[in-house]
Order: sequence, then C-alpha cells, then structure tokens
Amino acid sequence: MTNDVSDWWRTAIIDMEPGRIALRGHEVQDLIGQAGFAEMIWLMLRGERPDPRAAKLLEATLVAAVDHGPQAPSIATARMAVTCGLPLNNAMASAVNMLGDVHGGAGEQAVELYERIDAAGGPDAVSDEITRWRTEHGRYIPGFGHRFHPVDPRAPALMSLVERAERDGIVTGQFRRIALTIERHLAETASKPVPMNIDGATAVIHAELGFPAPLARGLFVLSRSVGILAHAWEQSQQGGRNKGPTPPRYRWTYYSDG
Ligand SMILES: CC(C)(COP(=O)(O)OP(=O)(O)OC[C@H]1O[C@@H](n2cnc3c(N)ncnc32)[C@H](O)[C@@H]1OP(=O)(O)O)[C@@H](O)C(=O)NCCC(=O)NCCSC(=O)C[C@@](O)(CC(=O)O)C(=O)O
Repeated sequence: MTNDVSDWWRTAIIDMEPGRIALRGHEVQDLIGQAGFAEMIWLMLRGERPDPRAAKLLEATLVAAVDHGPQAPSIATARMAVTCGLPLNNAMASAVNMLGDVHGGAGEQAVELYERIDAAGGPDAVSDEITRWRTEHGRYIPGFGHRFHPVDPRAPALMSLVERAERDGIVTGQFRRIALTIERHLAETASKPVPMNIDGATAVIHAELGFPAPLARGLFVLSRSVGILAHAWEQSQQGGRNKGPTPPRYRWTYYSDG
C-alpha cells in the first residue's frame, strides 16, 4: 500500500491555490465579466475558448430547450415536488431525473445515430441505417416525433441557424442534411407526422459543433434546469400542498384484474 496521495484526484479543469483560481488555464478574474455562459460551458467541457459564433450557436440550443410547460414531465415533476414541501434543490434534482431516452434526453441517441449515418456515407445511408437502428433499438427514431406539436417550432428555428452557420463556414452542415433526410424518410414511411423535435434539432447542432453524444444529454439538462428552477420557484410562491399530476376530480381508470 502506498502513502502517496498526490494523484488522488486528477483534473485538467481547475487549478487552485490560496488566492488563485484558474479554469482551464484562464485566471477566473479574466473570465468574470468577459466570458458568456455558453462560452464558459464550452471552455469547461472542451478545454478551449470557442469561436464566439460557435458559442452563439451552442447558446441557441440552451435557449430553445429551457421550458415546455407543466405538460412536460420534467416541469410537472418540479412543480409537484415543491407542493410536497421539497426545497428548490430537491425539486430540481427530481425534475432532472425525468430527462431520459424518451423525454428530453434523446439528443444523446440522436447524435449517435447521425454519426453512424455519417460514417456509413451520409444522407444516402439513411434508409439502411434506420433499418439497422430499429433492429437494435426498436421502431422509435430518437429526435423525431412529438405528442403535442405537429411541427415543433423550436426545430426549424434551430435548423435555420445551422444553415446560416454553414454559410458562414462555422459548421459543415453534414449533420443538418442527415437529420433532414431522416425527417423526409419518416414522413414517407410513418402512419402519422413524425417531425424533428427539440432533441433532434439540438443534436444536429451538438454534432455539428463536435460535442460527443453523451454531452448532448448533459447540455439539455443544463438548459432545462433554468425552466425547472423558474417553475419550482413560481410554484413555491403560489403555495399549494401535495398536488398530484391531475386534479382530484379526475380519476385514473380502475379495472379489476381479478
Ligand atoms: C416523443 C414521442 C414519445 C411522441 O410520441 P407520440 O405520442 O406522438 O406517438 P406514439 O403514439 O408513440 O406513436 C404514434 C405513431 O407514430 C410513430 N412514431 C412516433 N414517434 C416516432 C419516431 N420517433 N420514430 C418513428 N416512428 C415514430 C409510432 O411508431 C406510431 O406509429 P404507428 O404504430 O404506425 O401508429 C415519440 O415520438 C418518441 O418516442 N420519439 C423518440 C424519442 C424522442 O425523440 N424523444 C424526445 C421528444 S421531445 C421531448 O421530450 C422534449 C419536450 O418537447 C417534451 C414534451 O413536452 O412533451 C419538452 O420540451 O419537454
């Protein structure tokens, strides 16, 4: 057994000594008042300061995913948690835990799928790769479909920013073309419209900017945390105790299985 504990935690993220804090090699006092929050997220995750136009594109994804109202499971959970007497941090943690493969976290799989299609040759490979994806994961394609919106207004807004960034030479647009081809493929083959959703569109930007797939989910969590906090705070100001997902006058459907 060694007594050497000098290597217990290793990190390239932060260096500190009494009176000094340096983040990714930048003195914190040089960042404060100078770096925007999206730029800071980029610096922390990737160790370099981004082109401001790339940071702006990342910021657009953070703005877009902020909130989707109390019908979204994450937001409803935050509000319910507060009525059960939980403080803001517990309400936020409960709500963030609702974000997964089906709600708000599908960006991770969407980036994976886009990258797979890209590696297989780009838009021409969409049909074959979707078949392969379905064999492995089932019929739902991540980043597409919405139970509320026939067209998720966040997706075309984000996609037009990618188009502009492509014209400005900030991204290649290769993942935008792949996602649009998937959307067309689903429109031709599904029984109902399966539009690109917020997860699919933010995944395009994350892939275009070179973020690894798991970070797409982490970035959605960062964004949605803002809406979660706002709703938890608002609910705490309104009061309300022990509210469930529906008003008491609504009943679930009971059936006898005996
Ligand atoms: C999102 C939803 C469950 C919706 O389902 P729906 O209820 O509309 O459709 P279902 O009744 O399940 O299916 C009806 C017919 O469409 C076919 N169909 C549907 N989706 C299809 C698809 N992706 N690929 C192929 N086919 C599809 C299906 O195969 C069936 O075909 P058929 O059997 O022939 O009748 C579904 O799309 C889905 O799992 N997507 C993949 C996961 C995903 O991307 N998650 C992120 C969603 S964004 C989000 O979470 C953030 C949010 O926006 C949330 C909010 O607020 O809600 C916010 O900001 O908080």
